[in-house]
Amino acid sequence: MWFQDLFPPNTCPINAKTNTFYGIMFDAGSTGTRIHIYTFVQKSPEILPELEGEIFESVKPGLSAYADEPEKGAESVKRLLDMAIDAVPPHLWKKTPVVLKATAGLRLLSEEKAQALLSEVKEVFEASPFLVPEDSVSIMDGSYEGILAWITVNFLTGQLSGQNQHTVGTLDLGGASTQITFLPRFEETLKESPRDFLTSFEMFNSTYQLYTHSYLGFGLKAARLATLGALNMEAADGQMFRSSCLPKQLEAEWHFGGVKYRYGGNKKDVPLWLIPSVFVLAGETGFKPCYLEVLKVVKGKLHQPDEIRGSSFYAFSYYYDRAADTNLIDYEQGGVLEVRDFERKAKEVCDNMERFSSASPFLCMDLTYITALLKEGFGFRDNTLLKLTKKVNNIETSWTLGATFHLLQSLGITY
Ligand SMILES: O=c1ccn([C@@H]2O[C@H](COP(=O)(O)OP(=O)(O)O)[C@@H](O)[C@H]2O)c(=O)[nH]1
Ligand SMILES: [Ca+2]
Repeated sequence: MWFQDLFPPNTCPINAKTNTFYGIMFDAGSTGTRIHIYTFVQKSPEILPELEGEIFESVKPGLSAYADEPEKGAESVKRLLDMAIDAVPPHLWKKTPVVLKATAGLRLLSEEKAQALLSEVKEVFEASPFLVPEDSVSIMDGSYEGILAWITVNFLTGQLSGQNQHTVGTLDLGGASTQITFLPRFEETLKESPRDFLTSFEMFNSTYQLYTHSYLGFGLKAARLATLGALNMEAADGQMFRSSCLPKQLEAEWHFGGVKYRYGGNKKDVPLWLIPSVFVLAGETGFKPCYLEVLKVVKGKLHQPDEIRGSSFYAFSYYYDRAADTNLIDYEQGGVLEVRDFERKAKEVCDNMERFSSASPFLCMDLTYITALLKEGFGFRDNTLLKLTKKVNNIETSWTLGATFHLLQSLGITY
């Protein structure tokens, strides 16, 4: 469906006898690097190519963890690219494009370190047998991240074909940034939103005027640092950051974006100035004080479009992971939740931290942050429905599929 009228048949760069072609898209996220190898099939000359399947693999940590050793970062990409050598038939290698787009992890690095990583990756691509388009390795603009994930979800759920399009909004919660995207239905939203939150995007012969924004520093892991008062503190080594969202006796270390942080629970005998919120007392832990700490991170920091209060959204990435970790949804099937379900679970975990001590020590903070982000950040209602989805028809709900469509469109690759 999706290639309709986009490409003249004579631009087809692949062997006319075969009816399969491929696209390779890397997602260089802040917490990991992933390869998506998409297979498309043209079943007959009259109908349009279909997405047939996806091969997916991931490695941790993300590229930004190799900020000081870019060759090693590129090696992690090469190991994933070797999978594509096996997956794509040799006679199609030269016609199969490979692209890497980095997100918030690299956006937060210095220009110099980010460029060093990108150029090492580019060398790996150049040395491969695949088609390396211009600008094949880059940091993606945050607004594209939201738009392309919206394209993926709405394509996979069949909303971008036919006349009756009932598109759904998308919420992505990464490690370092978070995105919200939807197609406004109300004139008010178009009038009242900041200019740079509205973007026109062309796909499959339609133009969509979308509301989208990427909030850098509001991903789940960045929010942990912000809650601890440690965000953007490159020289944080050695300092201890405490929070009422952590188990009281906990003292540990954490590496993120190439920086080491020491963090711990809110013990009774720590000086008050070590606790990030003035409303939280020494020794206090649990949902209430934790919510106050987390609130400082989100309150008043995000734009709240009125229109979203009554609608439902698709949510994935860390929304999905934390809901699955706490049995709010099934890990394989996903599920539908209300915003208040995250709050209920946050209370349960934060007020019984000993019971959940075998899970991540950040579980209480993460669930509380998700609750605050949804309610106080975006302004969702308690009963707003969230459809938690990892895959649709066995394809990952990731911006990478939308990015691959966009890539194939720009290269004119079709039959
Ligand atoms: O193909 C993917 C890519 C990411 N994620 C989830 O996205 C979150 C991490 O976000 P990421 O590393 O992409 O951070 P970003 O750069 O987007 O801030 C984790 O929950 C991952 O499980 C996922 O489930 N599938
Ligand atoms: Ca991501």
